Amino acid sequence: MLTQSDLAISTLGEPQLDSPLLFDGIPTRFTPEAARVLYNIDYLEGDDVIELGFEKAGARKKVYFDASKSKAAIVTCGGLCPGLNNVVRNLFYQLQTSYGVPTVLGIRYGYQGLNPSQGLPPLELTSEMVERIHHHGGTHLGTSRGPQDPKVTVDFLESQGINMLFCIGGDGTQKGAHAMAVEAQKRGLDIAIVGIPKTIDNDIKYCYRTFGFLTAVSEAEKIIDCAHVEARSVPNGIGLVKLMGREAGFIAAAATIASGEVNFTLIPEVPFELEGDHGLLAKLERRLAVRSHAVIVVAEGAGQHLLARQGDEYDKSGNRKLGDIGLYLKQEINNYFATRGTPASVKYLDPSYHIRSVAANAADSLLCEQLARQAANAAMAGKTDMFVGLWQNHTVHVPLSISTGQIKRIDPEQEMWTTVLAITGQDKW
Ligand SMILES: Nc1ncnc2c1ncn2[C@@H]1O[C@H](COP(=O)(O)OP(=O)(O)OP(=O)(O)O)[C@@H](O)[C@H]1O
Ligand SMILES: O=P(O)(O)OC[C@H]1O[C@](O)(CO)[C@@H](O)[C@@H]1O
Ligand SMILES: [Mg+2]
Repeated sequence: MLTQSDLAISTLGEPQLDSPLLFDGIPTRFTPEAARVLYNIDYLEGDDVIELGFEKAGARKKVYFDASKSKAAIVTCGGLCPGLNNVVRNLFYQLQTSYGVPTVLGIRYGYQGLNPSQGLPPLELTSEMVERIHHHGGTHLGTSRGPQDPKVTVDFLESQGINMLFCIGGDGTQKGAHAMAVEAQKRGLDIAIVGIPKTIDNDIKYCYRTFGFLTAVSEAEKIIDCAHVEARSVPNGIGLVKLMGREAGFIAAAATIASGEVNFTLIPEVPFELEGDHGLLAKLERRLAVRSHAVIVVAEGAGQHLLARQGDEYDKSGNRKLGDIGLYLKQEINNYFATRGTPASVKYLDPSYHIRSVAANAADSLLCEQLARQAANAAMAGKTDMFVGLWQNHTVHVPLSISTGQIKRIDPEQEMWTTVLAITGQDKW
């Protein structure tokens, strides 16, 4: 159970300088330091409202850093995600054009670029460099997986005179950011480390929606619609689509709801069986008997218990490598119908990286702008060891210590999954 003190944000010191944020003489609407966004906004009439709240993001009237003497750096880590370039661009403009920070560095290839032994010196960003990057997918700074020693990376920040570091990435990146913030605090350094959560998987705890998620869902929806067309075009056609989602099935569930054409959705949070009367194969057979076609969406982390595995393998960042549930299902479904003498045709679509390497759609571009602007505001106010997240449709400050090391997953009792069950008609597993 969270308490208000768990939600307190670390600061480097008392902000005492007047904010340079003035546009054409109109003072920005500053957000008071005491502003909060309620953790729970729904309540029963008559009940006491619990006043637990996240610190509200926004420009502060007093700032901690003298912008004109500051040096900021931006790093993008982990897998690609639509909107990475938007965040870099918006951070650059908020820091340089709005606050007047003279130097904004782009760290190359993720945390590797913070380790001088890797020979990847930072780029000094300019308006010409960033002005068009939001039209492109990927990250112009480059990304990587794999750990770097926080002692080495903090040495680098110190040696370069960087006083604000923006870490754009998923759970691993935020863990890395926390490790650096702890190291910097231990040394008493005036360095603000602020995260911006990124992942198409939408699995960051205490962040309602991460940027890139909706773009990935709309790309996934197009693929599902293609699978549906394929399935309907042949007798007993089965469109099988595998989507990303290592630990959480948000992309699969949201694309299912958006498409409305899916009959079975399989996610990591809800174990399913193949065999038996309630297994996928028997349910699929019943569906084909009635409608002669079916669409299945499987998240890559689903059904891992069904795969024969030699032992766990991990990527450079320590993420578990998954068995290919899509190919496995394709084989099992083909075998099942061949044994029964029922002609069926599985069309397997694995869009994989296609859904995350595209440019951000409008909804994500808007979110990226908000998150980047508020991250710059937070760092200028001397806040550190936190990320800017979206909560109850407001941008808020979330301490890294409460979010990292946890994964946000679909709760099968909640509306998202019950909606999937209603739309697919697949019944509970
Ligand atoms: N505990 C940690 N301490 C320091 N660095 C870490 C830690 N955990 C992860 N990192 C580093 O953070 C970077 C990004 O992590 P990772 O590759 O897991 O991607 P991610 O940020 O979780 O994004 P994705 O959503 O694509 O998985 C990597 O360089 C990784 O080594
Ligand atoms: O192949 P890569 O680049 O390591 O990334 C794959 C993973 O990255 C993500 O896109 C984001 O975490 C996952 O959905 C996927 O499992
Ligand atoms: Mg991760």
